[in-house]
Amino acid sequence: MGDGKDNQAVKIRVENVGVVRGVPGGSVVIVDDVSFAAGRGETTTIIGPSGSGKSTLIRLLNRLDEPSSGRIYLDDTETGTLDPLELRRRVAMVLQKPFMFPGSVLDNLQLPFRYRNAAPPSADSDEVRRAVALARLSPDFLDREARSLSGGEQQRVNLARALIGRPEVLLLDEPTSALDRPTADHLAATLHDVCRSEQLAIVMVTHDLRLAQHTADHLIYLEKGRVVEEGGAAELLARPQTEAFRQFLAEPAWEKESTDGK
Ligand SMILES: Nc1ncnc2c1ncn2[C@@H]1O[C@H](COP(=O)(O)OP(=O)(O)OP(=O)(O)O)[C@@H](O)[C@H]1O
Repeated sequence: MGDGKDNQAVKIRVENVGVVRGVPGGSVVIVDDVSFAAGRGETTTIIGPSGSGKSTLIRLLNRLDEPSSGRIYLDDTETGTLDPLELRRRVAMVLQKPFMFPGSVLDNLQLPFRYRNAAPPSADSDEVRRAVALARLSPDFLDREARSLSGGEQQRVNLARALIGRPEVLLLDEPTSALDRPTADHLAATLHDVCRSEQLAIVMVTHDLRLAQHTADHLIYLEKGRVVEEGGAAELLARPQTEAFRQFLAEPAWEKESTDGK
């Protein structure tokens, strides 16, 4: 497959995926023949200009959107053949803005179990302790009203809620965009550790250069729905191969977002 990953290491494989959507007077290509593989224990980071199809692409991975063409495999199973709820347990997602349901942090962590009609774990269960520890959230938070927490704390509850079902893949769409710089850096360190310790395949969309620098193993640069550059993050960030990517990295907007909140 040309990306140097053996089959054992690959968790998600995207093959020649396209997304075409109808618009008044015709159709628009949003994702154009994209292929990549995301490995266990590594972070695949998707970057690119606004409107390049990043969110659409990541949403295909747990079927929040459906591709118009191509195939996506989780291990060797085509995701289209899996029950969407089961797929979303295995491929969990953390959104840009933390969404807290009314109630305590513990209530929020129990929700995924209630959705599946499974017995919710108690505050002192191994599941809750593990998820809270992985998200670096103090157990003292479990009784707190979730909506009263700060943005950074809520994002950690979001992460714990995604991790409590022991997903194999974690999708993150702009996870730091609502956070200040120190909080974003702290989350980046947490994600880096969780990815390694749990051998999770992380796929992330971000505008945050520092987050990409600190967490990305594998980088995909997208423009107009197409992969323009792909490879090891450190190498690509140090030595962009195309003028398009060089210019993107030099853009003031990218620089600005990477230093906001300092
Ligand atoms: N269902 C749809 N119908 C028509 N156009 C769509 C649809 N969904 C997305 N688009 C368009 O496709 C393009 C890509 O959208 P997408 O949100 O995936 O981009 P993005 O790279 O994540 O952008 P941003 O960085 O601004 O969040 C945009 O121009 C968007 O308006």
